[in-house]
Amino acid sequence: MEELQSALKERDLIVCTLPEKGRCLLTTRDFYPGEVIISQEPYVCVPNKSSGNRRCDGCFTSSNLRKCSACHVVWYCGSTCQKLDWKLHRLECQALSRLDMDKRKSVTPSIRLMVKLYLRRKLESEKVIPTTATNNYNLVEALVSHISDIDEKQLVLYAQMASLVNLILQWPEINMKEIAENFSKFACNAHTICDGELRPLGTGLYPVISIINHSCLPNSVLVFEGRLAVVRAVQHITQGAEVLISYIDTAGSTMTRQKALTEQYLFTCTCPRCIKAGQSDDIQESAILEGYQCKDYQCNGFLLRSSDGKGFICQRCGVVRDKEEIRKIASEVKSMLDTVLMSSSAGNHQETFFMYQKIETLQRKLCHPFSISLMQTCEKLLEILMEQQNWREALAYCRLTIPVYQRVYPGFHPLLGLQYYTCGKLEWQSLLAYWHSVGLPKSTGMCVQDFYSPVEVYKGLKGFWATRTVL
Ligand SMILES: C[S@@+](CC[C@H](N)C(=O)[O-])C[C@H]1O[C@@H](n2cnc3c(N)ncnc32)[C@H](O)[C@@H]1O
Repeated sequence: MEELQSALKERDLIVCTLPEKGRCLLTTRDFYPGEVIISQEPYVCVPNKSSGNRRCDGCFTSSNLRKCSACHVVWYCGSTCQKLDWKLHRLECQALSRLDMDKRKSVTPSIRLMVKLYLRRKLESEKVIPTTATNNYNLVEALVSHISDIDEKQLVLYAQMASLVNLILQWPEINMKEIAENFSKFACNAHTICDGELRPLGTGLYPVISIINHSCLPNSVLVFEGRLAVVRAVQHITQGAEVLISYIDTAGSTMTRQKALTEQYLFTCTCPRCIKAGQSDDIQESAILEGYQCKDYQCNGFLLRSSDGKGFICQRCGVVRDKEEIRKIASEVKSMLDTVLMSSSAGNHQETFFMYQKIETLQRKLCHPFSISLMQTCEKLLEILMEQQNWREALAYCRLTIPVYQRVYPGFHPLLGLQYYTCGKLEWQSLLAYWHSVGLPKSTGMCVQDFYSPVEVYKGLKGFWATRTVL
C-alpha cells in the first residue's frame, strides 16, 4: 500500500477510504478537462471471442492473424506480439494443450482471464515477471468481491467456472473458493477494453483504475489507447476532490441506473443525480426519458399518472391520455421488437429496416420526443442505412438523435462527441454522393473510399457503455 501511495503521489493522487464507498481515489491538485489523471497497463487481459472476429492476444488487432500452432486457441498478428506475450502464454499454451480440442475451443474469455491471472501470479512469485508498485497481485487481492452479497445462482455459476479453471491449470494446491471469489471480483472490477471509436475489443483487469468509484454525474471518463486504460478529466476537478467515472450508461432514468448498479456492483448510488430520486425534477426527467407523450402530438408535454390511476395527464396542457390506449401501443411495440430481434439475427436487412420503421412510427405516437427507446430505434435505422450506404437518410436519423444525446450526455461526454463526429462524416458523405450524382467529384481529387467509414465509427457507439464487464 505504501508503495502504491508513493507511486500515486507522483501523479498528484492519493488513495483514501470512505465509510460508505470503501477505497477511493482523491486528487492532490486541480485537474482540468481533457487532462490525463491516471493511466495503466492491464494486469491481465484477453480479447473478445466471437465467431469470425478473432483478435491478436497482444494488441487486439483483427488483421493478419496466425493461430498459435501448439494450443490452436490464441491468435497473434506477428512475432512482436507473440514474443511479448510468450512468458505467460508458454504456460497457458501447455495448460490448454492438455484439453481435448472441443473443450479447448469452448474456453471463454472470462475463463482465460482467470487462468492468466493465476499464471501471472505464479510467474510473479517466481520472479519471472517483475512486479511494480501499481501492478501486482497484492492489488488484485485488495479488490472488492461482494462475495457474501451475491445470490446462490451466481455462486453456483462461479463454482462451475472455478472447476473449469482447475481443470485447465491442474494445480493440486489450488483454492477453488478463492477462484470463485476472483470471478466475483472480475464482475465488479474488470473493464471492457474499447478502441478509439468505442467498439469493445476485450476485457482487462486494471487494479489501480479499479479503485475509482462511480458517479452518474462523473468528473472523469475511462477510455483506452490500445490496451492502456486512460482516465481523463471531463470537468475541472479541484484539489482534494474524488475522481469519479461512470460504470454504466448514464442516459437512463434514476430507477434504471440504480437497478443496473445494484445488480452488477451491489451498491446504492448517492451521487447528485441519484439523491434527487422522487423529487419533482427527477420525476419529470424519468417521465421524459422513459415515459409517454401527450395525446396532442404538437404539445410535446410529458405525462404523469393521474391520481385515480385510470390514465396519464399531460403536465403541459392537462389533457388525459387513456391508460388502455397506451397499454395497447406499448404491447404492440414490445411484440414488434421481439420479432425484429429474431429477424435481424436471421440477417434479413431490408425486412429488419421496415420493421424498425414501423416501430418508430408507433413509438412516435407513444413516447416523448426525448425518449431513450425512440432514440435507440433511430440508431438502429441509422445503422442499417449506413450499412446500405444511404448517407442522406442516415444523416437525417443521425440529426434526430443529436438533441437526445445533448440532453442525456451533457458536457464533454465521449459519446456525444462521437455522435457529432458521425453526423459530420455523414454530412460529408452526403455531399460527396451529391457531387458524384452531378458529375463533379474528379475535380476534387477525392472519392468516398478516401474517408473513414461512418459505419465503423457508428458501430463503436453501441459498445461503449459495456465498459464494465458482465460475466
Ligand atoms: C471498482 S470498485 C471501486 C473501488 C472500491 N471502492 C474499493 O474499495 O476497492 C466498485 C465497488 O466500489 C463501491 N462503489 C463504487 N462507487 C460507489 C458509490 N458511488 N457509492 C457507494 N459505493 C461505491 C461498490 O462496492 C462497488 O461494487
